[in-house]
Amino acid sequence: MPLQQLRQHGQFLALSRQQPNLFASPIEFSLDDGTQVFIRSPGIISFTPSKPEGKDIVLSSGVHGNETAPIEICDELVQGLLTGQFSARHRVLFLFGNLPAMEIGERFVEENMNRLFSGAHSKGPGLVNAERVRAKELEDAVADFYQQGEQTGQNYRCHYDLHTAIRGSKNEKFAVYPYRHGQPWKKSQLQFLFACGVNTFLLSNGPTTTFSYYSSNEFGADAFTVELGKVAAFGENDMSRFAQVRETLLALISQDEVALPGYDPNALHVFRINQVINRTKEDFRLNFADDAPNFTDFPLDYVLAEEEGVQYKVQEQGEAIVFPNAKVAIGQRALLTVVPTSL
Ligand SMILES: O=C(O)CCC(=O)N[C@@H](CCC(=O)O)C(=O)O
Ligand SMILES: [Zn+2]
Repeated sequence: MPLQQLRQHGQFLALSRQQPNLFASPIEFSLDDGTQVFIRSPGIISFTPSKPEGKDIVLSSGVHGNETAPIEICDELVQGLLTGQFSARHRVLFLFGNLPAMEIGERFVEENMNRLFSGAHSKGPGLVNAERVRAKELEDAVADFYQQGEQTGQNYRCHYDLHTAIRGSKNEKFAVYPYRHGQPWKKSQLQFLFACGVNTFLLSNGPTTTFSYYSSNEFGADAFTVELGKVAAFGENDMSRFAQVRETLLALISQDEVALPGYDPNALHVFRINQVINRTKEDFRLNFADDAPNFTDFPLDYVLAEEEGVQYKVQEQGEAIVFPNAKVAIGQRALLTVVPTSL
């Protein structure tokens, strides 16, 4: 393995995509500043500073292969760390989720990976495809990373699972706050994400099989699915739109503490998830335009979607649509509805 080359150019993601066999066995080495680098497998790399401060940070991207802006942001951070452009002050784990889906520029190859966490990968037919195997591998990587942090007495944990939305959004950058089983929603986390340029938050109303819920529920991490804009091909993102998130993530990794803006409820849009509408029949259809942006609201009783024998209607004033997708596999979430709320 040309380690020297990896340290010189930092092209971990490119090598993971083009020559995954290079990382078929785990590799460990140290950087000039004493940081230990551990490459667990293609697309999975962690950095442990010689004297780590108190955060164990997980940044994942590419759980959906065509959501490229977050992949490019994380690729750049990994490059900067490997080449010594900047140093990590905290332990940080980067996960580039679905490498084969990146190659074909698709959300997934066989199955939506972000429905396979918290053990869902091994239920039903079991580990029968690459996405199921990878979801388990990502889970194991997170579990080991957090457990190793515990051994060194560190236990503040966060996980930002970075995505982009399929369609445009009235509020371009938003985050899904996984269900917290009655624990309070943390304003400090909204402040951190606001510093990243995210001003809209969806409070979940139940457990899910997403990656962020896994880290939140099983490891007590401050975890979010973060939507940073709209899907675009590699190289076609306007990276100026991501300056705030790049800077803030860099600060999270490389500074003891991130200077946060004050909590200003007037600057934030907080919604609670009201309905999770699954496609259960072949004829499931949505009753609004294909290009209706996320957060479009509809009048009371408006029929948002229907399928044989059932209509899904607006139940509350101001109820709006998020993540509509009539083409999901049967049994999967085809639409969320959200209602404005406050913390
Ligand atoms: O735009 C869309 O329809 C989907 C974008 C996306 O991948 N969103 C995540 C959200 C996960 C969550 O609810 O925490 C997903 O659908 O997996
Ligand atoms: Zn996604």
